Amino acid sequence: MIETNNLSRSFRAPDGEEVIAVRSIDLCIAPGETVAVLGPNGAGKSTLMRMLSTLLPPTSGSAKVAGFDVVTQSSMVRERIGYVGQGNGAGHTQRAIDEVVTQGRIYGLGRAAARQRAGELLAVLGLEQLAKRKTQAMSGGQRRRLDLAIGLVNRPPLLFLDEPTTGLDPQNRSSLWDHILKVRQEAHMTVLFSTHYLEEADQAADRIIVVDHGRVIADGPPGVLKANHVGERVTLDVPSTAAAERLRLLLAQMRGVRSVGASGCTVTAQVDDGRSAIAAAIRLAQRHSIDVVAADARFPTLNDVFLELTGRSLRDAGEGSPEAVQTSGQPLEYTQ
Ligand SMILES: Nc1ncnc2c1ncn2[C@@H]1O[C@H](COP(=O)(O)OP(=O)(O)OP(=O)(O)O)[C@@H](O)[C@H]1O
Repeated sequence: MIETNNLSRSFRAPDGEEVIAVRSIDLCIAPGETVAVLGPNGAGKSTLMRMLSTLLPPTSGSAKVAGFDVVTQSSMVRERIGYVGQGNGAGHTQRAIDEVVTQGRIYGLGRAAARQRAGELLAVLGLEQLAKRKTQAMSGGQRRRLDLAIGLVNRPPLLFLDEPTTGLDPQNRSSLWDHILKVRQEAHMTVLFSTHYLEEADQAADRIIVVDHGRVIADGPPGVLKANHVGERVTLDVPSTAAAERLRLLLAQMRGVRSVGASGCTVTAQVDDGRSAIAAAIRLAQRHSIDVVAADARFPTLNDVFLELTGRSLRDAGEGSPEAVQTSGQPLEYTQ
């Protein structure tokens, strides 16, 4: 469905400096996949999606979308894609139904067909009751659903969603995803979306592409990324720093341990399989007369994958805020 070859895009900044937003990306996305593009601010996610949806020409390299070249056959591509940008309903001034009808007419539907399609989409997206409401009088979540309706008018086999849930509260994020996943399943669509919420990517995507500094630095199903880049983590507390150091040396020799470190009275090991490693580690400690006062196995999150891949610490921007308490989908913010 999407194939890119050395796809690149640079910009000339106002000070004359060249900004390389996307660097030589080679991608292959099969029909039916739901793929999340993750990365910090400025990583190149939007630029990549805008090139694939023909909104921005590449500086070099090429891309085929739905079998057509994004530059030389852009109109064929546009007929086959839906694109929901970061606009959050901006620019809509008409009533909800009229916005969708207008889009249908742009795609060449007759008046009656456009009205019928608009009615169907508003119903599917739970906006039926708001059909006659002007978009300015709709909530953020409702406007995002309207954006989605507009993006789906032409029954696209491929849907691009650029940060579809940014700015929504957790409840609206979850509701929007329910709608996206429902239409994806019913229409057997391929979906490529970017997000700053790791949990969304974890739950909705079959595959995750991590972009940093314009390059793809990891690509795979969420479970595979976690297993390959982080592994599971076992933490053991012992009574003294001397005991922790002894245990660290023992664990370093244990099968299935990828790396191990000690800090104070705590020993932490990255392992292939946390469940079996925790039992084996406790037995090993007992054989060497080291008391284990507490033990814990932790499964990796996409947060851990980011830390491992970028080497940068990741800070939850909303830490302590009500939103951070209500959801574990955390906005990303990097600190060097
Ligand atoms: N029109 C432009 N002119 C100059 N630089 C640009 C332009 N568009 C993007 N860039 C630069 O290209 C880089 C990638 O930007 P892009 O918007 O693709 O990142 P992103 O990963 O989508 O970021 P965000 O998560 O903040 O939306 C950034 O350094 C950005 O400043």
